[in-house]
Amino acid sequence: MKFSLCQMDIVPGDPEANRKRVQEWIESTVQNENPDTIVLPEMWTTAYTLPQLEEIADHDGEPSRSFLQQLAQQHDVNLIAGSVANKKEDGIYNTAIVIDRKGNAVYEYDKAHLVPMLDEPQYLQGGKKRPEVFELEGLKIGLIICYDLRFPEIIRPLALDEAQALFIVAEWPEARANHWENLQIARAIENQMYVLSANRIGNYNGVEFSGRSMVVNPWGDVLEKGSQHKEEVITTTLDLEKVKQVRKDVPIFESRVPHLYD
Ligand SMILES: NC(=O)CCC(=O)C(=O)O
Repeated sequence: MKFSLCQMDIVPGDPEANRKRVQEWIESTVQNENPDTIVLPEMWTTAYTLPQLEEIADHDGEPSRSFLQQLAQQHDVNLIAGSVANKKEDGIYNTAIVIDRKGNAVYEYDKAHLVPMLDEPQYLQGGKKRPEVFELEGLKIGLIICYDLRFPEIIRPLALDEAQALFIVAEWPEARANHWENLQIARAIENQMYVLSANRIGNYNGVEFSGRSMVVNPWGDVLEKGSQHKEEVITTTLDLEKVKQVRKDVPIFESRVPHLYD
C-alpha cells in the first residue's frame, strides 16, 4: 500500500478555508502521487485556536466526516484524516477520523493524553478509550495523536494486537523536535513496526511547529523525513516482510514476562 503524508500549514480558526485547502491537497496528491492512503495532521480544521473552539469545532464529527467521506469516494483513496476539534455532549475532544476509499467511516479515536504545554487540558476533554487496531486493505494499523507518542503504555497493546504500522497525526512544536524524532524511532524499535507521521509546519500564537514528518521502519531506520519549514508530501510504500523479519530476528514478543509488568 502506498501512503502520502501531508505536511501542511493550517489557517488558524478558519475551518472553511482549511477544508478548501485539504480538498486541494487531496486532489493534487492523488493526481501527482496516486497513493492508496493519504494522511493529514492534527487539528487541521482549526489549529490550536482553543478559546474559539466552542464556536468553530465540529459537532459529533460533522461537517468533517461527511466532507471527508465525499472526498475519499470521489478520489478512490483511503484517508487517515488527521484529527479535528469535535464537540460532543460533555465537551470538546480532539478526534482522529479514518475513512476508507468507499467512503465508509472506519475508525475514530479521541486523543487520550492532553498536552499541558499547549493548554489542551483547559479546553478539551481527554478520550475515555485507548486506541485500537483497525484495518485498511488488510494492513493492521494503530493511530495516535501527537502527545500520545510520549506514552508507550498505549502503544504496546497495539503491537500486541498485531499492528504492523503506527500512524501519528501531529502539531508538534519545534522547541521539542529532538523528542519528536527520537521517540518515533524508539516506538518503531521497541514495537518492531513501521511508524509514519504527518506533522504541521508554520506558526501559531508564538509556537513554531516542526514539520519533519517521518517514515521509520521496524528496525528503527529513518526512511523518510520532511523538512522543517516547507509544506510537502512524503510518499512511501511499506515492506510488510520487514515487520515479520525483524520480529523473527529479535523475538521480543516471545521474550516478554507479562507478570512482571503490572
Ligand atoms: N499537539 C501536541 O500534542 C503537542 C505535543 C508536544 O508538544 C510534546 O509532546 O512535546
